[in-house]
Amino acid sequence: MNLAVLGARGHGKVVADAAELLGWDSVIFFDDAWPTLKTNGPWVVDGDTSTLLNRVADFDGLVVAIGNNHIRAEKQNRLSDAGGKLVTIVHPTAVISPYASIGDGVVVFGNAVVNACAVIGSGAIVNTGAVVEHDCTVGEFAHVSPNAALAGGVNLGREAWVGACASVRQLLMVGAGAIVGMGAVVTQDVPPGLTVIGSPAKMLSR
Ligand SMILES: CC(=O)SCCNC(=O)CCNC(=O)[C@H](O)C(C)(C)COP(=O)(O)OP(=O)(O)OC[C@H]1O[C@@H](n2cnc3c(N)ncnc32)[C@H](O)[C@@H]1OP(=O)(O)O
Repeated sequence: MNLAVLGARGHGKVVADAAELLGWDSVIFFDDAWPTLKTNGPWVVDGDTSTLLNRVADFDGLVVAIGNNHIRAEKQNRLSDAGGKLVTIVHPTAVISPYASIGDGVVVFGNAVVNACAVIGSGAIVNTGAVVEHDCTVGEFAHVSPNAALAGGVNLGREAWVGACASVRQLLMVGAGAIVGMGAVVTQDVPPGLTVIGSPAKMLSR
């Protein structure tokens, strides 16, 4: 079983590490910095996005490991349109309720928890130690960073990003493309596209 990972940076290393623990025999990276970039830690970088688009049939699974939510969405959609088989990578120590739903291309890292009736949209990231409580919806290509917590029934919009160690009160909505800064405590809905920080979280004024 061979896996192609698009995006040869730190996030990709964690994806590759989890994939090997899950039993993938071979993990090959692709990155637009190739051919300058030839390795990613112990793994080989074997081409760029165009190379991979021409070779999707060579792989049993593909995953995009790019932290930027918008770029990840664009790359994943291109691979899918080219007929690539997107897979999910769920670290063996993650706890996923059998009543949760996990979309294509999702990665869930070590010690994360996804509880009953949560829905994780295609291409989303549930990072190390993050908690997605019961009945949450994590939008497509959203990112819940390390140790962040979404309380029950939170609705995280498409391409939204919840920073490390942030927490979101139950039943709130974080709009599409919104950013919750690391450590923030979100006590009200966050409108689409807005960045909030602090406790209680307020709009970041620049
Ligand atoms: C495995 C991984 O690494 S996954 C990735 C995990 N990474 C994260 O969670 C990071 C999330 N990102 C953040 O929290 C960022 O700081 C953001 C998005 C909130 C803001 O980033 P930028 O727009 O670049 O803002 P910038 O860094 O210029 O900061 C603007 C101001 O807000 C302050 N600020 C930035 N982030 C925060 C925060 N999380 N909490 C409180 N204050 C903050 C800064 O100190 C600065 O204050 P000043 O104007 O008084 O100097």
